[in-house]
Amino acid sequence: MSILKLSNIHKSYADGNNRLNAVLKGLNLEVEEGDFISVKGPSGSGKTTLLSILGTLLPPDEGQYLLNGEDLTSTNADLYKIRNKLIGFVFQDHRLLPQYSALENILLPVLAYQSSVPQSFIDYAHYLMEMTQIEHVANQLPESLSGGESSRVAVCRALIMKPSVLLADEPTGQLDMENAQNIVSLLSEVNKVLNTTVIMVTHSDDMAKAAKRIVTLKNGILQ
Ligand SMILES: Nc1ncnc2c1ncn2[C@@H]1O[C@H](COP(=O)(O)OP(=O)(O)OP(=O)(O)O)[C@@H](O)[C@H]1O
Repeated sequence: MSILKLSNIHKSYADGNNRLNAVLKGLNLEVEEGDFISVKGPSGSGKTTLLSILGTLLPPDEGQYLLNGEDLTSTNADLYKIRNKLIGFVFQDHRLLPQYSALENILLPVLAYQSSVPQSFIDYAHYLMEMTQIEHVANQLPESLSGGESSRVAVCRALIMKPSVLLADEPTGQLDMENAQNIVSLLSEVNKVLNTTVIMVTHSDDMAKAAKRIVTLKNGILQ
């Protein structure tokens, strides 16, 4: 079953002289539930733009985006709610909040809707920390975590709401080879064990190979 479908997506940005620079030019993408896709492409080809549209952080100028059968390009879509419930994000720079422990960072998305965290989410956070082997740093602040541990906290935080789709923008970009491979293996495991659909942008051919399918963004479309 297809979990998301982009049809004829166009996106342009205005440059400094108010001329439009077309980045996505009629892009199509259909992703099956439980798939793991790597998106490659030259620098500036629009990979982050594509991920931002998939994450509903950026509206396309033209085209249709269906997620779980819902048309997110319709004006009625409640994008904030959809983003929080259906989409998990992992960024290259982790974006952990420095004043909160690893466990509290993981639980932050839960607090978008309620003032306290139900026990079921705390239990699930511990399950995710065990799965990602960071249980021992649960009460530590981000400043005391290694790069690999911070990445794993970021993956747990992206998974806490049990999203249908996990979007990862260069998740291994700041890591050494060994930690980078660990994170990609972890994304594979998440994909297999939790059946979360994963879409990962990467520059690395080695990392891209972990995915079930590799697509390349070039000249504004996927090839
Ligand atoms: N907010 C913006 N305003 C104007 N131009 C932008 C904006 N965001 C991106 N661009 C331009 O759009 C093009 C695509 O950018 P994008 O970041 O999506 O590419 P990318 O493939 O992710 O690049 P990289 O691999 O270098 O991170 C680039 O030419 C970039 O300069």
